[in-house]
Amino acid sequence: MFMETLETLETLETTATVAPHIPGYTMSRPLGQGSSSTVWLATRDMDGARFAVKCAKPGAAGDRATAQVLEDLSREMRLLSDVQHKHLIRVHEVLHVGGMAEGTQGIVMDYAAGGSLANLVSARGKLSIGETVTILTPIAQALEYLHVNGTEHGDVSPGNVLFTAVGMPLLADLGIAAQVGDKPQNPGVGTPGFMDPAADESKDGSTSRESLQPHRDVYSLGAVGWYCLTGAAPEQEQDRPPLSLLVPEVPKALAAALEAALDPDPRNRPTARELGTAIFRSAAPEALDLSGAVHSSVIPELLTRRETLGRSPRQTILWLTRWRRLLQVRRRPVLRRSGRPRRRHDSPRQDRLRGGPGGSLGIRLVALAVVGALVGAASWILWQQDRPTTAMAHQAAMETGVADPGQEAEPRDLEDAQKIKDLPDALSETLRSADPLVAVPALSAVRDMALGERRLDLLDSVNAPGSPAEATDKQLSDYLRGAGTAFAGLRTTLTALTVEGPPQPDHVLVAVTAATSGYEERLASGAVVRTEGAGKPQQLRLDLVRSEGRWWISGILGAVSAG
Ligand SMILES: Nc1ncnc2c1ncn2[C@@H]1O[C@H](COP(=O)(O)OP(=O)(O)OP(=O)(O)O)[C@@H](O)[C@H]1O
Repeated sequence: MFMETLETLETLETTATVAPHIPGYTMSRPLGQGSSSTVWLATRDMDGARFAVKCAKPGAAGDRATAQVLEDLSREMRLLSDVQHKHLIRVHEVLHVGGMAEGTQGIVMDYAAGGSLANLVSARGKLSIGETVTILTPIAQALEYLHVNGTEHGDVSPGNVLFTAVGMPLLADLGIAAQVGDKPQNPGVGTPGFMDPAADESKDGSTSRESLQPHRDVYSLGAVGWYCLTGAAPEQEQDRPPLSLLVPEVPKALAAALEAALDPDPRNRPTARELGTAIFRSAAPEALDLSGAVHSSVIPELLTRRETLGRSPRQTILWLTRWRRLLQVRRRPVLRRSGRPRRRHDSPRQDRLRGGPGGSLGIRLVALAVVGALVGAASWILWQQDRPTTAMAHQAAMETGVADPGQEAEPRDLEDAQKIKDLPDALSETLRSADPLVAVPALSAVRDMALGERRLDLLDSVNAPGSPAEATDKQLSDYLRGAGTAFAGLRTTLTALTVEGPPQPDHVLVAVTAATSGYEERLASGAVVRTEGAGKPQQLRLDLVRSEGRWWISGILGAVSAG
């Protein structure tokens, strides 16, 4: 359930109850409230790390007794401790909370700085098709994970879809989730507009495995998708116009997937996995623009924003300048759809993921001009990209079957294996290291080689396919191809490599200090067209995904202090 809107988000601070006291933490501001709890931003005194602390709202539980609210909280804690998925909010501890009702507990969990989907839509209205794909795909994956592990979420709704500062979606609030063998939880509790209308009919009170109804979550996710695209929850089937009437630009496959999820007959609905797959394949994911939808104090740490396509060059420059100032890192504009030649193994679906097989000539010229203008900057800075949020969707493509592994994995695998084999032995070995701190310098060295020797196809062995890093390097390689030049002598030195946050088996953030050497931009004849001095060291974070038995770069983010 969600109660706060963007307007109320900023005013929550003045209206929320007195901040709770938790030894070892300093409470900052309320982040949001549900029917039964208030969630506070808290800073851990020991190390300055920030968390969200969910505290029961005594006396404000409506028709649910406070005891029930507390039971839900401890239940949520137990459930969250049992599950681990990169798109599920992680819980750290449960603590006694003072300053409120006696005996109240607080769940200390990951802080989602990007706020909730409810806030986002309330601030911006309906979202784009690509943003919707970016949000729904990982949430479908989280649901699939829960369902496979015998858990039903029970309240998939806009208030429970949260975002990290880089716009990665996280599913929150397992307060009313049900597990195999549980008695049905809080019948009738959920978020109006997002609850499966068929649920009441199918409740039989049994406590067997059959009492789990994952199709209810599927309905809710379909409703959340509808909400993203239209700005409102779907009506009941008989009162609902087809999605394509409300959103004429919606791809047929996306409309069909969401409408199937909303089918009144649960037996006709896809599973969470099928729904995620269909959504992911329906359109290219796009970064979320969270900038207008978060508390003002959070804006400087956001790493998501709208793409530059569609803005005039002047608007783009002004806008980029503003963002550079905010982020205090040097960035380059991302111009999508820049006419990348097809890879041999590219499928039409990959074309769709990349936004189509080619952009207009105008866009390509602008892209080239911008790259040309920026090419004097150190290449690691050029590598920084602006759309980190799609990393998880690309990762989904490679890892979880949301993509079509049967169609893509094998040819890519073979081609990559061949390219790696052609590298010096030591390099190809370290490239395959399971340790991301070993693999990163190798990836960087291969990239230097690609740019320095104009072996541009090597970039395919560095960047995850379809990732923001690939899109950005593609502009650089297009420039080098067009100019017929290479960055001779380019060397990137990486120091202070550390893994940031808890590493996942298939996803990790590596913080590095990167400095580029001076280099000469040379034509194939050896003629030097430009000389570039050494770059200043830059603090970066590399977003890595693991696939095909090794690490790939999905995105380069500016350094942002975590926690
Ligand atoms: N980890 C978090 N980081 C940032 N904000 C959060 C976090 N968890 C919750 N919030 C904010 O607090 C709001 C309420 O949280 P939540 O839905 O978990 O409360 P609730 O009392 O369980 O709600 P209800 O019982 O009505 O479903 C969310 O919509 C969101 O805006």
